[in-house]
Amino acid sequence: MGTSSAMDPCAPQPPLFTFGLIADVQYADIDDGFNFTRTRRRYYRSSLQLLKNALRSWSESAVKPAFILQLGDLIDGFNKPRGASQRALDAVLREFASCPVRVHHVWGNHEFYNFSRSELVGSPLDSSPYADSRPSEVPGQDPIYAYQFSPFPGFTFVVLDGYDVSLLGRQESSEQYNNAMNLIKLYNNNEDLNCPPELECHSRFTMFNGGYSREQLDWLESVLSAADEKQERVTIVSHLPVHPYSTDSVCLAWNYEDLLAVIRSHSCVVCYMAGHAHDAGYCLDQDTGVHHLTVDGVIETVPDSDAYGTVSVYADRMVLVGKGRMADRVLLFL
Ligand SMILES: Nc1ncnc2c1ncn2[C@@H]1O[C@H](COP(=O)(O)OP(=O)(O)O)[C@@H](O)[C@H]1O
Repeated sequence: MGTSSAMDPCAPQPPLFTFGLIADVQYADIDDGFNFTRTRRRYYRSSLQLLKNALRSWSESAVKPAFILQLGDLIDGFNKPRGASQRALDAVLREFASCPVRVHHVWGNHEFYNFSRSELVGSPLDSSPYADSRPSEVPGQDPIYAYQFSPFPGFTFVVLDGYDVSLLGRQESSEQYNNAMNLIKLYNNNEDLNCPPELECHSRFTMFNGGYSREQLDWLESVLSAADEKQERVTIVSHLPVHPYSTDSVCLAWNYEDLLAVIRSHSCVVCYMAGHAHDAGYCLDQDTGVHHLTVDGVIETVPDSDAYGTVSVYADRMVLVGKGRMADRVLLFL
């Protein structure tokens, strides 16, 4: 009598669920260019094709991903002065619409170069209607774009707003803008606030970064406390990296230490994922066993390659299978 694979304890187990991962598409219908220091090429037009490659692969996969995480900077700031923001957004959203998988959009600096925070709220880039819970709104203030969702029993994902404290997206007349300006000016004396301070330990205080308000951190505390109690596995995603060993110091969130302190005080967190840097980064936080992953950006990926990944989630690990320049990784729950 043969042994069916369902009864073979050594047969590979199917994942509990899978999800797609993509970052920094930064699409614009313009010729290739460079980053600010002209060290890296940016393929603005080709990025749409690389997005299509990712979406086609997820559409065609035998087991559809439960969702896609889009880690921010979906269209480039260069669209704005050309009056092309809506056209570029429509082009990328048409591609997402062709894929029958729910997308969770993170907001990055380029979202705010193209749209105000109030324009983003309720737009197709606002995926908070898929939230199980989110921070309570303060009347008269634009909301914090943060929420949690639970795609599978025992697993929670938290989308965080890295530009909650920022000069981007907030109205110049607002108290929040004023507070962000006071904070950045403590560290950045440059006339152009996009120019990083020379001191490496302050280099993140630029206008293209931002931070997390006390309200957002308190809400995260409450989400993580509940998850600790239920012994859930929590993955946090944001545009901005928060672990200094996972990225270049110029890409970190302004108050990354505050967020790291919250993460470190809860055993439920297994992974933190971000984009923004365009170069991949990874470190295992030694104190907590939390994996900090910074995801390669599509915009700086050569047109004949790819930059997306599919993560398979098991009871004891997540396995990232990368396409093109995105590396494979096994993220054990420690
Ligand atoms: N070293 C710098 N000095 C001055 N401005 C800068 C510097 N680096 C970036 N910028 C400006 O900051 C903005 C965001 O930079 P960009 O490289 O487009 O961000 P991202 O990495 O998110 O794509 C752009 O307007 C860019 O010109």
